[in-house]
Amino acid sequence: MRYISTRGSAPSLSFEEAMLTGLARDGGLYVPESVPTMPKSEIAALAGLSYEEVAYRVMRPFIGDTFSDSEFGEIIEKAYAGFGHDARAPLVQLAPNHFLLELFHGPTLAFKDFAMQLIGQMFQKALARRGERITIVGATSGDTGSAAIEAFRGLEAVDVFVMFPHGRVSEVQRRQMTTPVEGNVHALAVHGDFDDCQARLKDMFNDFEFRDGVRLAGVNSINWGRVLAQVVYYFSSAVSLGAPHRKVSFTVPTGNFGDIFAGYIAKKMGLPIDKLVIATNQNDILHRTLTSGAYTTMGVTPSISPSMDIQVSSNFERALFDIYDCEGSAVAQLMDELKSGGSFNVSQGALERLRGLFVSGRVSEEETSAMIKSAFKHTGEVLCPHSAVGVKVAADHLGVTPMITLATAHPAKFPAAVKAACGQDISLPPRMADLFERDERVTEVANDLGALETLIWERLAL
Ligand SMILES: Cc1ncc(COP(=O)(O)O)c(C=O)c1O
Ligand SMILES: N[C@@H](CCOP(=O)(O)O)C(=O)O
Repeated sequence: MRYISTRGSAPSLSFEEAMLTGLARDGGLYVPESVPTMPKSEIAALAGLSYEEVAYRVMRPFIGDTFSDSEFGEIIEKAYAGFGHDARAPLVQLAPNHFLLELFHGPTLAFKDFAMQLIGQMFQKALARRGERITIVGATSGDTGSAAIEAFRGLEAVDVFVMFPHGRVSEVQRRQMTTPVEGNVHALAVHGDFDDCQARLKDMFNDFEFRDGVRLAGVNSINWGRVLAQVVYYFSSAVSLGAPHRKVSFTVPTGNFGDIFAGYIAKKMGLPIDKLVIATNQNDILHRTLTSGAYTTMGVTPSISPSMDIQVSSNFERALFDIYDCEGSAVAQLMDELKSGGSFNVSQGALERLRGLFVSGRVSEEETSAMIKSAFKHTGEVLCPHSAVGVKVAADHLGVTPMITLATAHPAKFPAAVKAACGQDISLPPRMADLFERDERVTEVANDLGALETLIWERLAL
């Protein structure tokens, strides 16, 4: 299995190299050269298996010889051992044909743990074998950062820097990033929005002197390993509702497009998915693109679902690559237009293909709050604002096919929005109960590449 860049002019890499490399050197994202398919009989055989066994069977073909069978099995066992639910990703029924996939039982209470715990184990194994140390820099709108810190804190071979938008994450999210005591963890509050943080991260990857000097690695969904790990719960949930003998649909609260792209990969692998529904908050660039064909950035507006406050949706590039028949030069041109002018238009043919693969909906702030209130009233389920965006959009797409909406974070991460919407006080799990008493350690930084790189160099020199 080789991995190629969406921009077509970086060398192809093995799984291990792609995982440790992060962004391709031509600025693109790595994708598998071809997606392995799972025959119907193999999908049917997943029924009744543990989450870990499903994970092994779904991901094994993508890993090549990076890990032996037994190493990979051990990595998966360790990755999910700390989850607070035996099923790892349990399904809860909301309505006769509508199910919620609870992805928030990991150590930091968001779906990011599914991938981050796994790549944490994979990085450790690969780095120990190579005798290398790396510097991870991540950009976060709230959840990736804490999940990355949790997966890598205290490791000898890794320093982890997390850039988050100053004042634009919830207090619980911020404290999850600023209170770990380990010296290899560095929380950076950037004066900008998430798009700025992600843009500076990509700038760092494109500054080869810095990249090679600090041995930069990425754990955002830039990293293919992140997307791959998220493919698994599409299989586990669909099979528990009768796939491959019956189709299912998914609605995914979407920002950086990594999670729904994982669903798209599951479908390419052979999982019978009917609809893949993109649910956006008021930062609705993906919904607008599907509606008009114009991908036009308009600046991020803060919302009560802050983790989805994103306008430059990194993994959309991976979808474009497929839609443009894997022509890296076409994708590179669109991305150049985006960088220079803040927008690009997809061709009519590409738009039709996109619309054949995804449908979309947008939810306002008021609708998000109303959804939290009504879900609590009618089902007793307390939704986080991101999950509420998903449930609201899903409601427009219910039919005979079972719909699974991804619940991407625990409501306790967003207590103010949840309390305001449905009056409920949701407490943090006991292991985090003292989060508000812990000391915070954070550095404010300008949205400036030079300032960020200098800070990272200085910290590494200590
Ligand atoms: C809670 C939550 N929901 C949804 C999303 C959107 O997921 P993605 O960026 O993969 O589209 C994020 C951020 O990634 C998130 O943290
Ligand atoms: N919502 C994310 C944004 C980063 O997404 P990623 O999947 O690329 O890591 C967050 O919570 O940080």
